[in-house]
Amino acid sequence: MNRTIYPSTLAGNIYAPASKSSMQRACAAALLSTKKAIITNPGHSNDDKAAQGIIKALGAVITLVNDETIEINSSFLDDPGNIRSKENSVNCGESGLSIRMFTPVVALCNNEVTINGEGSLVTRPMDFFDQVLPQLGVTISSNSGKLPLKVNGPLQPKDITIDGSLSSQFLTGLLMAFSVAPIDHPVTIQVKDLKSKPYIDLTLDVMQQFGMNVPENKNYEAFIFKPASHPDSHQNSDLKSQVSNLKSQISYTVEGDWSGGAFLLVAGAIAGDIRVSGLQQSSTQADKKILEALMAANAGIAMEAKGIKLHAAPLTAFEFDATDCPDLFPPLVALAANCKGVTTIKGVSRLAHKESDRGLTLQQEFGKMGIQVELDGDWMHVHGGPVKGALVHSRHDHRIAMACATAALKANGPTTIEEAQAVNKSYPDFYEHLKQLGAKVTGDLEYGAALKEIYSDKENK
Ligand SMILES: O=C(O)C1=C[C@@H](OP(=O)(O)O)[C@@H](O)[C@H](O)C1
Ligand SMILES: C=C(OP(=O)(O)O)C(=O)O
Repeated sequence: MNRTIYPSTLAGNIYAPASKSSMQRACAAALLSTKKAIITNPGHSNDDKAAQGIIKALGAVITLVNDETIEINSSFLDDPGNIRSKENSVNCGESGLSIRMFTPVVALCNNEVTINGEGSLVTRPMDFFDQVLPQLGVTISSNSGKLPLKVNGPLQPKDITIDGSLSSQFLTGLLMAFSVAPIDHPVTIQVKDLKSKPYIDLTLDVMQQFGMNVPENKNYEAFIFKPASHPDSHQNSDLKSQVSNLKSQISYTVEGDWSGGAFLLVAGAIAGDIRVSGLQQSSTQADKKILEALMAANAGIAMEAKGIKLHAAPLTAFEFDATDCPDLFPPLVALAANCKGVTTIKGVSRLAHKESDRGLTLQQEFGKMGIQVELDGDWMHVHGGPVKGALVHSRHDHRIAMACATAALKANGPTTIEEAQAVNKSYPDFYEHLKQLGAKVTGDLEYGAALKEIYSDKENK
């Protein structure tokens, strides 16, 4: 599917989509809870669907309550001594978070389960599990550190030391699994060189909201679990059933997505006057840091009770460290392309194993739009525009498609994005939202045809 984005001026109000990081964690926590979970604002991205598919395979029942709410009932922990997966395989779609968060959860089961995925996920590294899960009593085999994985538990929490430098997502999975596995003495996960730390804050926040056993966080270097006394713990199942009968429901609202929202905010800063609603400033989401970048670029931004207002204003190059918020690179490049001067962004080494090798794909696709992106070790230097309309490719990476589409709003001609449906991974309504803000977006139009259309528009004037 192609999408063509024309130079546009934006106006109006838009709600940020649901955060897939928040939604997928809520699915895991709901699976691991003995209580009924009422989830408001559930996402409908492909990654959200993958998480829902996984918890169904593990025994959860998901019911649609109304347009804005689902209910999740789980029997996963009914008999903690004998947890079996309902299915003997789970499919994580293309979601890195889902596979890395749910693999330790699946490993709680005492039967063999095959864990698979699709698209870019099959080439992303999972060898962490080959090293760590056997230390926890889990038998695992993988395809040389890649999918498919076969795991056979049950996982038994033990003191371990892990490397957090590749991804925080593995730790998120261990935290979820350790939280519900039986322990009779304190157990510590030591973490070396943890990256993407705010994502761990989000994990702990969701665990807290679902009443799970939350470990003590010792400066992101150690996470200490104590035998739990809360009602979802396995430590005291009599108490558990008594209390859960009394209080058998958890309500959780999926947060607005600062990662997808970052594209809307940048779109407003380069082509606005818009307001973006639904982004909580109290959120622990890493990508809330986009606000700092917008301010550093002198964007026309105002925080209001109803949302964040943005208007187009002259933008200047800025410096930014995205090591702990790597998903901000694509919207930051779209922003920097519209800034005067050379913007420097740190953290490129965090991009190699995303849906694409994002440092390179940003360099290549923005290069087609006339934007010079230099890669210099862990640093990226983005030379400000003018941005040229061009034929670009999503490279099957949702954030590359959205970055090109955002920059295209201020290009000197139309931009056609090939394989534009990549956005479905995190933000299926992205093009529709741009249209609602007044952008001209057409579908399945060939680049040449789009150019002709612009051309004949000019001739007609
Ligand atoms: O936990 C999460 O929800 C995520 C963590 C980050 O990954 P890393 O920890 O690998 O940086 C981020 O890039 C990803 O899109 C979502
Ligand atoms: C890298 C991403 O997600 P995941 O790792 O969960 O696939 C992303 O959303 O940009």
